[in-house]
Amino acid sequence: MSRKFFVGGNWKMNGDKAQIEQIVQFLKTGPLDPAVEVVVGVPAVYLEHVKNILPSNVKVSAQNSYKVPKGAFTGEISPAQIKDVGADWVILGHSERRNVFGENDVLIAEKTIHALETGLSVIACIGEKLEEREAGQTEAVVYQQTKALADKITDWSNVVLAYEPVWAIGTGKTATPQQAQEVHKQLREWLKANVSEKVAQTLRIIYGGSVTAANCKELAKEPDIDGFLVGGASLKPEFVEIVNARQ
Ligand SMILES: O=C(COP(=O)(O)O)NO
Repeated sequence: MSRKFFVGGNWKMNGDKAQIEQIVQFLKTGPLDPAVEVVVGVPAVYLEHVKNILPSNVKVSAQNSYKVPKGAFTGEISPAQIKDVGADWVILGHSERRNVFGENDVLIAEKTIHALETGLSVIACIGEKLEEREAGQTEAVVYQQTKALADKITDWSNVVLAYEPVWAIGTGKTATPQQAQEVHKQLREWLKANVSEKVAQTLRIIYGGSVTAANCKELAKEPDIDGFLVGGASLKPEFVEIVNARQ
């Protein structure tokens, strides 16, 4: 089964208009592999600005959204508002939303289904903490996180699942290709058993956690790694090399 390679950038709470100009410039220069789907997650305040200056082969994503269309939720943004400014993607359930801002599996699933029902595509993030891996709980944790999503999602065609082990995010301790492949394969087997063969075979499962130009090619060779969600390196010109990892 061939799945279109997907590389997301997650700028997190980084960037100002001057730095955004520099990033957009290296994205324009590329050259970016036309066979790769490229989406960059930008701070909400810059969504429309970045949407208007990105090259057409790069899409813009929000980094979070709430579970209802509008209302008295100070500081939140809704999928409807994200679409209103021309963005089509949102990252949900990132480990920083879970571990810094206390979002749980149920809330993330509610946010995800509302974003999908509003017509957004979703990069849905899962991943275990170091202590969970060291306790042999990796499978149990990522299955539980995925089940919470599967309990709500009926149409997976606009979902990309991002496996991002928390211990690899921002640490420079990238999962080895074997470690990442093992979890991606297990996730695909879980989806086959609990959702469908079709979803298991068609869903893009991407890896995130200290991906760089130096390690992306080896990771990209793994059969169940369909791309990346890149943090720090997405702010740098090496992001182009990561997009082109399979070339
Ligand atoms: O959080 C991440 C990964 O961040 P780093 O690439 O900086 O580890 N992706 O969403």
